[in-house]
Amino acid sequence: MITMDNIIREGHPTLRKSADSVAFPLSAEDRKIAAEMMEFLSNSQDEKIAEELNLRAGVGLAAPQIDVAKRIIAVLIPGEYEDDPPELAKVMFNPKIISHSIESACLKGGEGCLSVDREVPGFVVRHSRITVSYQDAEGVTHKARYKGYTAIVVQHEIDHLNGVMFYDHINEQAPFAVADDVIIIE
Ligand SMILES: O=CN(O)C[C@@H](CC1CCCC1)C(=O)N1NCCC[C@H]1C(=O)Nc1ccccn1
Ligand code: NI
Repeated sequence: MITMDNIIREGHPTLRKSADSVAFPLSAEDRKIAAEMMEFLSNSQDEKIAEELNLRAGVGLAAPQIDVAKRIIAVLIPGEYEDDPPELAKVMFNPKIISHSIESACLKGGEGCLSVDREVPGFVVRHSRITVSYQDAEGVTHKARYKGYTAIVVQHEIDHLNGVMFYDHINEQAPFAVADDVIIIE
């Protein structure tokens, strides 16, 4: 099972590597890694388990964050209300942004990262809508479109596969300066 001890922190070289594509059919190990990544997100969002295991709640995780330089991401975005089904619960292998909006967006509160043990204030400007191609655990290729908060999360995770950290996108001179056409997501 993945706990915070398995999550590497900034300064660890794997966070700056470009991760390798995953081969299909999946090895038993890669299948296990994917399942454990999703289990971590689910545990981290369960108050009792998170408290028990001292987990920081997360909505996404990329394999490089557990020192596995492979192109695997897990996303678990809760629904709007407590008992709603998740907005998105998915493991993507070899995800790739194949098209995106011209329009940009950022989270009003900026971003954080489970691999970054500090606050880094500033707007992280990303595409407001993306089309992602990815393979599922059976190797079947899918295309999916995301917008809003979900699009931001998926972009944050795919960045990790390319060795990019959220603060690489922050304008150091003016962290909260954004063009007037950038959508600010509450
Ligand atoms: O690469 C992946 N990561 O680094 C985990 C990150 C991913 C998100 C950060 C911004 C977009 C994607 C993550 O989830 N967080 N960042 C640090 C602490 C907070 C936590 C978070 O936003 N938690 C959360 C939010 C809503 C509901 C439940 N939990
Ligand atoms: Ni992160």
